[in-house]
Amino acid sequence: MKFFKIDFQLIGLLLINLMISIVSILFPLSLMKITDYLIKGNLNKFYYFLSLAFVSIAIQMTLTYFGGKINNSYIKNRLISIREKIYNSLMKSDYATFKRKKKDEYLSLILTNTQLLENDYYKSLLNVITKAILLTTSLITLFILNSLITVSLLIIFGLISVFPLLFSNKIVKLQKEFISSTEEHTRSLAESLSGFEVIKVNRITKPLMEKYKAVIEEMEHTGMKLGNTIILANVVFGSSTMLLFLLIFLIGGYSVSQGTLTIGTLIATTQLLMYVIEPAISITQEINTIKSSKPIREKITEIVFSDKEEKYIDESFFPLKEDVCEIRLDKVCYKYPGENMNVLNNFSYSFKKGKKYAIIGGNGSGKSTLLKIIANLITDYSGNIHINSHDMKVVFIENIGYIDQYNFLFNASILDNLLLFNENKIRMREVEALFERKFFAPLLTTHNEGLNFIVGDNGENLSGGQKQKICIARALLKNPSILLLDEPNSALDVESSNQIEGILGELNDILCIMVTHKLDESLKEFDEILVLENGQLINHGSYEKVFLDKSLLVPVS
Ligand SMILES: Nc1ncnc2c1ncn2[C@@H]1O[C@H](COP(=O)(O)OP(=O)(O)OP(=O)(O)O)[C@@H](O)[C@H]1O
Repeated sequence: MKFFKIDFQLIGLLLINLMISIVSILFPLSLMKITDYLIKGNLNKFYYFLSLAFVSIAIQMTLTYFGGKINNSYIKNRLISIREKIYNSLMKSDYATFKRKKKDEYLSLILTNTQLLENDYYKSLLNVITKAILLTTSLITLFILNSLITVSLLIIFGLISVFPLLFSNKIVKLQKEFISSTEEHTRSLAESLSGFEVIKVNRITKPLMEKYKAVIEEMEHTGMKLGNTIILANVVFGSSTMLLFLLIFLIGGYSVSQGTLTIGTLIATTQLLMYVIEPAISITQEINTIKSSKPIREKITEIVFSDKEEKYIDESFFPLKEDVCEIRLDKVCYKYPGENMNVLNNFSYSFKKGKKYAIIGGNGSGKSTLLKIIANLITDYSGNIHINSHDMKVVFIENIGYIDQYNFLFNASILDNLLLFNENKIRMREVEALFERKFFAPLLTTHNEGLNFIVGDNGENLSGGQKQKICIARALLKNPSILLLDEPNSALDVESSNQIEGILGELNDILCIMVTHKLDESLKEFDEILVLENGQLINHGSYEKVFLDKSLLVPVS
């Protein structure tokens, strides 16, 4: 990941800073001439150099203004690019990679750490460049004016610049601690917001407030420790540089007393010394700050770079254009990263077009994992899966309908949630047709705005069943050739729940797989029932075959 990019803006910035430095140096040189001509009584030259001093101030101010604008624009562009890259790497990562990463890390990186990057890296780095140009041009001028002072300055300065190095390791270590405390802060805040209902109902506001206080205290305390160490490093270096200034001034004063230096030259030398010492202090301070941002840059590089080696579902797979006739799983095994136990164990089965399958089994038996594998969300399984004759490691099904257990909705209108922000006349007619059905119709009358009703953050303005119905409608509107449903009736009322099988029954010619806990006669609507236990297919067949033992069934209410 390139944080620093050499582009036209940066080159423009370098040129402007070079001009600012040259114009800045004109000022002490004018002072030198003003003083010397005033002492000599040459008023013509005195006024000439006085005007030059004024002009140099005016040009310097103008250039500084435009330089500042380019500076801000460069930082803005870099931050846009970095935030975009982090977001893209998050969005492009496949499901397994996404699950391995911590969401809080991403949130913290995009929200907090890029802000730190702006202040501690970009602003500091550009400041170093600006100051380095001023320092170099001033040193050259100083050398021309007085080589003895310049050489003494360089030697002593070289010696005292060792001080800041003593602090750099500690600063980097503290910055790492600070980053992890900001991540913990983001995590804690996000958890409190999503668990608000649980917190309220269980009356755990007080312990959570105490926990949150501890988290922010830790974060602020680490931040303060970091700030204090940077200040200490700066004070040690700053004070030693001021002593250096005093020493050089004494050498200059001695030279004036010996008649080897004019007062004007001493004034110009003093001013130029300020142009050398102030940037030198700034550069050292900024270098410490830049070093403190290293852990953030490493973290961003790790995320953005390491993801490049991961499979991106959009880029490594090609879309299957033909209809799905068969999905064949052969000895498929899967265990979640970091886990020892297989969640799926040698699962072999062939799902066929035009048939409806129900998957049943106890909690944790691997039903949802199986659907995620078929949906190509989980790709790091072992064994083989073929869609028609294609290996599923290289193709993905474009027109797939997948309803997971979480019924996620975007904070947008019902319509946008249904059509996934792709509204057009044909699709509108499909929506209208679908919403004439008894199952979906009540969704339109519940709120005055109908399809334009904004559902809120993850559909919080809707009931659980309404959210589930929108997710079912969204999947159906894709006209899928394969439909995967993970407990689509878990939030539905009895009447709606009993309508699901009817809706699926009308979907001819597609492959439909539904995970369900509804063990009643509605299962008769399915061609095949698969029974999972500890990730293994222990039974499959028609309703009559699987439920030979009728005691397994729950009576239809
Ligand atoms: N991201 C994950 N990391 C580690 N283990 C996981 C993960 N997701 C699920 N599991 C584990 O995998 C096993 C199977 O989970 P899965 O969700 O597939 O079961 P299920 O049959 O759908 O259960 P349920 O009927 O309760 O929804 C469980 O033991 C679960 O704890």
